[in-house]
Amino acid sequence: MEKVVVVTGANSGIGLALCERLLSSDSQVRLCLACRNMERAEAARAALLTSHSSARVDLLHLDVGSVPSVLGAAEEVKTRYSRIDFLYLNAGIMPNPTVDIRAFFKGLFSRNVINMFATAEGLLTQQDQLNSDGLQEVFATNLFGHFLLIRELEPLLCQPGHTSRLVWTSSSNARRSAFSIEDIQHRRGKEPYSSSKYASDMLSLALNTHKNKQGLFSSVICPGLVMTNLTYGILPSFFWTLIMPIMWLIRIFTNTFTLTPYAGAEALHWMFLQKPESLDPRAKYHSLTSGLGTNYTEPRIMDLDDEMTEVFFSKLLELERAVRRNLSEKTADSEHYQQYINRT
Ligand SMILES: NC(=O)C1=CN([C@@H]2O[C@H](COP(=O)(O)OP(=O)(O)OC[C@H]3O[C@@H](n4cnc5c(N)ncnc54)[C@H](OP(=O)(O)O)[C@@H]3O)[C@@H](O)[C@H]2O)C=CC1
Ligand SMILES: CC(C)CCC[C@@H](C)[C@H]1CC[C@H]2C3=C(CC[C@]12C)[C@@]1(C)CCC(=O)C[C@@H]1CC3
Repeated sequence: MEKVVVVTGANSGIGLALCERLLSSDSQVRLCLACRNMERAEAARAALLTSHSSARVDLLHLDVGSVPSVLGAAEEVKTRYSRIDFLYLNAGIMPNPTVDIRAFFKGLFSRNVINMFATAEGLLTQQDQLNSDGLQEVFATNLFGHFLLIRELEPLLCQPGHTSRLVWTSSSNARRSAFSIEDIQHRRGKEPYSSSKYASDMLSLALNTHKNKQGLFSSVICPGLVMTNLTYGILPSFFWTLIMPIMWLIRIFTNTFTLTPYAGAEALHWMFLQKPESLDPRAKYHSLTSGLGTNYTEPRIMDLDDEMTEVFFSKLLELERAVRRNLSEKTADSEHYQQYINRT
């Protein structure tokens, strides 16, 4: 039977590598590339069809960082498909990253060095801004837009007698101490990326608590450190190329340097092959690569607090209501404005 698989941020990096892997392993897959840049989406589709000429690959315009775009895309999905088997919540941004060089050299000669390379703890900050919906951009893109998409697609994800799956591309950079329940959008801090990824870990757990009975199962994965547009935004690509021998060397000490999008997509692909009942909702599934270059997936228990997770979930539902209210007021305002224009 055909399996409908929707992937956000599918036009490059880990998302595109996942699509390639899915088409290689299952001929029944019907892919939907949900992307904000349609030119790049067309190019990704063409590349996929070059190696899989008979594959079904659809395109969907989705800017996950914009509420009207998410609502529009969800409407379109509802007209195209009668159910969704897998929804990969993969699109993500890390705007204006800065590496703390002093912290890097300090960490290099500390006992924490392996953890520093694996999680970037204490190394990275970002500069965030408000988007057109009045939300913090990183929170809106990495988390809230995806949450709204899930809420809108519930009729297709919670079908009686059918199991659907959500898979979040989280990160080893997700850290509880970067997240504040009083400031869920991370308006005041300097680690919006880490905060948004921790938020996705919590949301996945909450969705399992609330939706498993309706046949919807959620999981989180970590792709490791992968060379993509996101990492080329941290340090220029020529620098990464220059230090590649060192990166291969570091691989001997940490299996989290997966480096290629193909290896980074290991856990995302592995998820596709698993029965949801066999998965631990409190675990993050890591793509790992051994020193000899073997790719594999390993679960690690996340640092999650049940009470805070529930409070966070209700705050998201509250924010969803506020955002919808704001949007309908704006629509009403522009209708009044239009009527006024028509009268004059
Ligand atoms: N690379 C790494 O080391 C790691 C990456 N990750 C996560 O992996 C995921 C994929 O990133 P990666 O492949 O590395 O980086 P890329 O930049 O290659 O991919 C990110 C994808 O997300 C899309 N995207 C960004 N913003 C939006 C938006 N508003 N609406 C729709 N799509 C959007 C991009 O599209 P566009 O072309 O339009 O920009 C692109 O397709 C992200 O969630 C990232 O946080 C996690 C851990 C490590
Ligand atoms: C000599 C080099 C190996 C120096 C590289 C230092 C840092 C730039 C990197 C060390 C750990 C990396 C890391 C990420 C970005 C680059 C590092 C900070 C991520 C934050 C990228 C995005 C993620 O989601 C997790 C990664 C963790 C590790």
